[in-house]
Amino acid sequence: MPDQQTFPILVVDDEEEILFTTSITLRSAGFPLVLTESDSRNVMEILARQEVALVLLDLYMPHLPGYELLKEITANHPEIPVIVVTAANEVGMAVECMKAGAFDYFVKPVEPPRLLATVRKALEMHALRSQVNSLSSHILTGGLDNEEAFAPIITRNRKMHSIFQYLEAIAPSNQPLLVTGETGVGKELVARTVHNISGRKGPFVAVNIAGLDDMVFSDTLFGHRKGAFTGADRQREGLIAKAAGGTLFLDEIGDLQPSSQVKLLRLLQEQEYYPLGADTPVRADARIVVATNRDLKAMMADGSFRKDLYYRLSAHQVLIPPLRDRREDIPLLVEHFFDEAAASLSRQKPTIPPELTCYLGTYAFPGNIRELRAMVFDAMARHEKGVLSLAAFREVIGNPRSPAETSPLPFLKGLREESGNAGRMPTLKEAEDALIAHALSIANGNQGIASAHLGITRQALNKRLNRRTADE
Ligand SMILES: Nc1ncnc2c1ncn2[C@@H]1O[C@H](COP(=O)(O)OP(=O)(O)OP(=O)(O)O)[C@@H](O)[C@H]1O
Repeated sequence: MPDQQTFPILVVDDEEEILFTTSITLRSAGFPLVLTESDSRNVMEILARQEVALVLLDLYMPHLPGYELLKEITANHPEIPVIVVTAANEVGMAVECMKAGAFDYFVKPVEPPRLLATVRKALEMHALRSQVNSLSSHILTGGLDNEEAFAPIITRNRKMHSIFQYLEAIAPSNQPLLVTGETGVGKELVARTVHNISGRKGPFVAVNIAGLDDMVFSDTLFGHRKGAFTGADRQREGLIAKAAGGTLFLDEIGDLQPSSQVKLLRLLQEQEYYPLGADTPVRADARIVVATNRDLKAMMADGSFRKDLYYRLSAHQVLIPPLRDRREDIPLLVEHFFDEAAASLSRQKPTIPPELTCYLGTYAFPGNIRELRAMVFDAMARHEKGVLSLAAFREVIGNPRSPAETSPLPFLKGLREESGNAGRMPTLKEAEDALIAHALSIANGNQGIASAHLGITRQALNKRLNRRTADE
């Protein structure tokens, strides 16, 4: 949320009284980091020494006039927005300042709500510019600054590594993050990692909001005052307060009821909320990260998810690919989960048969990584000694075919068409050749996986391939 500042606002004015009142206005509106400077000649040195998110600049000052300083700041620090505040209501000067790169221009006395709205916008712009810079430098170097923070997310997939770079760039932002992806792909793990590298000192608080009615949702998030409803015999702190200075992770956001959607939207817009039974609002200071395996765009289209809430939540967003689209991760994950299971059961890790990863490579994993983890833990619990048996995996996977990929019907039809005689059925040999070619193609040429798709042993596939070569 924008009230969590990363860098200070610098207020420059030769009148001490204005410096004092402006910093009080900013601090009480939730911007605690404020620097003040009454001598304009010191400003460039301050900017060289430390990062500043925004400059509020008086125009008429002795020694170095604000207009000259504005030009120096925009030339040397184009990423810092400058809001000009002046006693003179001159249209010409306002135009000159905007031409010189000012973010906005105010005439004193400035109404605090207008000034604060512009300060918020300018800070958001500064945060976005920093993210773009960080993202570009990550893309150019191809590396990560927090390699070890991502270590719990086991992967060697290229798409996942690009996702890590994006997450590292947006982690310090206070704007919401939407994490989407099928069930069990690791959305919560990603949310925790983003929190760990965000620099936020408060805790990571997670809650699954599926099935919460509006009253329970409000009470869980916002808490209540004593006597707010029958049975509220004590004041209760909500999760937003518990996550102060940290991250509040709302899982299954697609299941949020319409009335709760309005409340969450208000929280994101105003950065404040009312505990049940309270008449004064409380400021919120938790970054909101949400996750869902539902298609929020389709839900917006059918009216079951508010558009305005979607756009607020998706300031940053990431889609985690399913395990079947990153099969190269299966061997790493299998090793990792066997280590984990052996440690948790205080048993020795079994010898893993080499055909296991081939076999798992044929399965579509509708439950993704959670499903793979459960299979490994189950196999480990049943294992007695020596080489691991595949029986525990066979029970779940059964016939290792994923219907969408391996249904023979489309190419049997194709074969009839290709043969130029739509009425003739393909021969057994034509069908076998086509099935083998198709299995090899979906297995990327891996004979172990192709044989599992075909329901035969690797040796049997090899024999057939050799026979075909001899026939040709
Ligand atoms: N890349 C990974 N490396 C290691 N463990 C992982 C990885 N991805 C997920 N896991 C583990 O898989 C399990 C499921 O992950 P997680 O709960 O983060 O998924 P999810 O997408 O949030 O699921 P859901 O949609 O059901 O809430 C957890 O035990 C998690 O630690």
